[in-house]
Amino acid sequence: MTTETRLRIAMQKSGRLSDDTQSLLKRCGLKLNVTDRRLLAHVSNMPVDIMRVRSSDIPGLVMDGVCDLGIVGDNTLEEAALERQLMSSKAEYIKTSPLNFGGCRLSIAMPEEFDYRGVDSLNGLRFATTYPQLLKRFAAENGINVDFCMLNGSVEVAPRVGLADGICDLVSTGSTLEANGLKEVEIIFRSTASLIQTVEQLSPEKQTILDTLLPRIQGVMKAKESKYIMLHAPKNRIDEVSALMPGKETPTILPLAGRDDLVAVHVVATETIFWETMEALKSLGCNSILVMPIEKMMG
Ligand SMILES: Nc1ncnc2c1ncn2[C@@H]1O[C@H](COP(=O)(O)OP(=O)(O)OP(=O)(O)O)[C@@H](O)[C@H]1O
Ligand SMILES: O=P(O)(O)OC[C@H]1O[C@H](OP(=O)(O)OP(=O)(O)O)[C@H](O)[C@@H]1O
Ligand SMILES: [Mg+2]
Repeated sequence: MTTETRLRIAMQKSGRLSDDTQSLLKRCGLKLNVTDRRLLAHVSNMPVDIMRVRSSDIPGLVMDGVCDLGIVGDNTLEEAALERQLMSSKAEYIKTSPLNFGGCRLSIAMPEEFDYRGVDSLNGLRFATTYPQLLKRFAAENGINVDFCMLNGSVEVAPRVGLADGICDLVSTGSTLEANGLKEVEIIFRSTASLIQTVEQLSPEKQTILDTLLPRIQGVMKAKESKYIMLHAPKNRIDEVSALMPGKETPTILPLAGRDDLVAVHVVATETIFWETMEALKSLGCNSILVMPIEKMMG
């Protein structure tokens, strides 16, 4: 088979998205042999090649049609699109599917002692950032002027060493900000990872592979969010028990040998099950409550 018939997917080589991306592809049934040095990994059981690169290179590779698909953070994608538009380079892509990992936000953060009184108090200040285009767009939308200096990592250190007044960087738990004496003052962009696709027409062979892959990706994501719940419930409280299940599908109700008062209830819940739900079920008289992960889901 020639390389033109193999679907080429770009993913981050190492970093915040690489483990989740690799595990998504593996759970979709792709057998990949990823070793640190192999930058173009062959999938042995499907006509797919995985190109392992820096995440900041992924948007360009897909926009230029070098890779058919890419898995990248929306933040990196939007920044690259804005920068390419500025340079009149190809900046188009298809957002094929949002993915349920890599959740973070791009925020402006200032030293804790900074007297923040709304966006206007950022006017004329200088920010260290990896995302100058997103920062400039935010400034323009809010009618303020900002200056910036580029840093590709350890951005949080910039205010302390006098490089900038504040920062514009990614936040998830907020612990890096806290450890560096910074406070988040504005969220300017919310991001997750996404599967993106080139705007160039795929060959029929590649389209067929994508048509197989996409429902699998959806199935893996749905399974990750869903749980299979089994419990014993008092027969006369089934309606209340059913109402408690988050994002429930129709429950299966089964008789229990030798028990007229109890039934077994099996249900797939498509949202997070909190301890509070379990406690509420127990207070309705349910017992033997099991919440189990689901490996795959389809249909
Ligand atoms: N703290 C975080 N929590 C969750 N997701 C994050 C976090 N930091 C970054 N991300 C997401 O993961 C992506 C990759 O981040 P990472 O720090 O691994 O690479 P990078 O240094 O931005 O890029 P490169 O691969 O080009 O060196 C980010 O673009 C963002 O979408
Ligand atoms: O809110 P938190 O959970 O603390 O996460 C935020 C940090 O994570 C990212 O950096 P990363 O750890 O990926 O390091 P890097 O600078 O090498 O990219 C981001 O640039 C922040 O520094
Ligand atoms: Mg990083």
